[in-house]
Amino acid sequence: MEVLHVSAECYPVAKVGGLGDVVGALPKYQYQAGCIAKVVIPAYKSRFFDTHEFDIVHQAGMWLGHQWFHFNVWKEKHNVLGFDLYLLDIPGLLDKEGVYGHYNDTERFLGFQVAVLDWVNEWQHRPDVIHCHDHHTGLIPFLLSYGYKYGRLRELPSVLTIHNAQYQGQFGWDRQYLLPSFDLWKSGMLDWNGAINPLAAAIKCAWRVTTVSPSYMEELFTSANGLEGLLSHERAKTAGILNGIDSQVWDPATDPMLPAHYDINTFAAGKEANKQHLCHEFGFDPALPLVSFIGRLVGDKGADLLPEIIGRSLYELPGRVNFMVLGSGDPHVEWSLQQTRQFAGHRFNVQIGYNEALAHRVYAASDFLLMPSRVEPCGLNQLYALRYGTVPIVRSIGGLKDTVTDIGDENGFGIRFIHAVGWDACRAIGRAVALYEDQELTLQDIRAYMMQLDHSWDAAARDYLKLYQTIVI
Ligand SMILES: Nc1ncnc2c1ncn2[C@@H]1O[C@H](COP(=O)(O)OP(=O)(O)O[C@H]2O[C@H](CO)[C@@H](O)[C@H](O)[C@H]2O)[C@@H](O)[C@H]1O
Repeated sequence: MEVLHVSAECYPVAKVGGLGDVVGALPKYQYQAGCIAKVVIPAYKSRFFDTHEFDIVHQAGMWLGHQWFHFNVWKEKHNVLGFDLYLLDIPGLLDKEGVYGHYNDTERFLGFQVAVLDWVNEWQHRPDVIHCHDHHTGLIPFLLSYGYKYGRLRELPSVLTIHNAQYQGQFGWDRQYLLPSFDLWKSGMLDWNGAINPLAAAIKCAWRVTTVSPSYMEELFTSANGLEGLLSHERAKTAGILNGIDSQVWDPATDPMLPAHYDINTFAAGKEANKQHLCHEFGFDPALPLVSFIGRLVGDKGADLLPEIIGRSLYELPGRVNFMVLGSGDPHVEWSLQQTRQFAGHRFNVQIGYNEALAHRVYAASDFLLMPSRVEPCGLNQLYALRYGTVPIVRSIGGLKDTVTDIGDENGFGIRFIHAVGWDACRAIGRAVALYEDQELTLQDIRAYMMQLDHSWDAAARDYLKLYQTIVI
């Protein structure tokens, strides 16, 4: 079995969020399960590209609308990531720093998809499956079926994984000229609500559609940012496969970013040492429970609720809890958090920005990890928290529901709340503080229990292989 993953992100080359983590780990586990897994992402300007050795394996040119672009495909020489990594370099289009947020993102990802298909079209053999991730690669299943120049690839099965259906990559029909010519009778396959919608097109054209947890799959049939009807219609080809984590990268016993290492037998002392270190750095009292949030500061993650949750908890639980936030996103949320910091003194600290090493240290040092998400397709943060002995406090939604059991239930190890509103999250934090203060022994038992849970990619890698087998001709 040979699969080609096409994605906008892949850790550690380019990561903005969870998509990068998944595409950096799943192929490695697929490789270990006996599948030839290849990954192609855009060659952004990155440290990884500059500091690793690559060979050019393909050079060609293509039209994107009226503009001609030259492109190169680079292959990483030493298989350092545990799978075959290809970077697609389009000088003048993709060779910029940063993954998203450029004025011409539509053209950039369109150019990427066309170049990937032009390249695959030239292979001596065909991969068995092409696996697309999110809307940035959503036009590929359509072009495989109806693009005139890809006739040779017509029978190539495609899989779409939806990591977040809120983002769909729509653009107007006035930019149809950017696409390579296709069977115009099939234009309807591209359309959703009068625009070209890459995510909708992929849901219509991919042979299988998956998302990253079973509960989120169910939620999508009733709430998918306008695509719920389409997903219900295509229900027969959908599946929810729960994400895993790369347990080699995320291992508190070996994590090079941590000041102190620990495992299931030494977590009490190990977590304490990490907490002392972080509390010293950010001015917290290490005797108090530390509740942290890590992530994109956007509405889907409930980040706009954080100032209220933190302010109210500090008022209701005076001198009994510390809060730490690491993230970036909506400027208004960033500003509100900075404001909250003004009056919260040394009980709250916020770091605006993206900092991978600090994120690892926060997972290890915190007692609790807060996720008040409005939408959470899977969520990786709670899985990292479990691995690092940090109790997740999560809203009962999507993948959070599938991975966190409340301490009130049998074998429970987390704290769940129902509503994405300040008071409900504060009540959950109250339960967390009570757990920390009154039942120190129980907290240690809970930590020991959750650290032994297996959330590695092994099971999901096998599930994806089974799914591929259903469509490989
Ligand atoms: N400021 C910061 N500094 C350092 N690290 C930061 C950071 N902000 C975020 N991160 C890291 O980025 C990752 C975020 O993972 P999520 O699962 O929350 O991703 P996201 O919502 O982007 O992805 C979508 O795709 C993933 C993968 O399928 C789904 O789990 C998820 O529900 C869905 O919304 C974690 O590794 C986290 O530590």
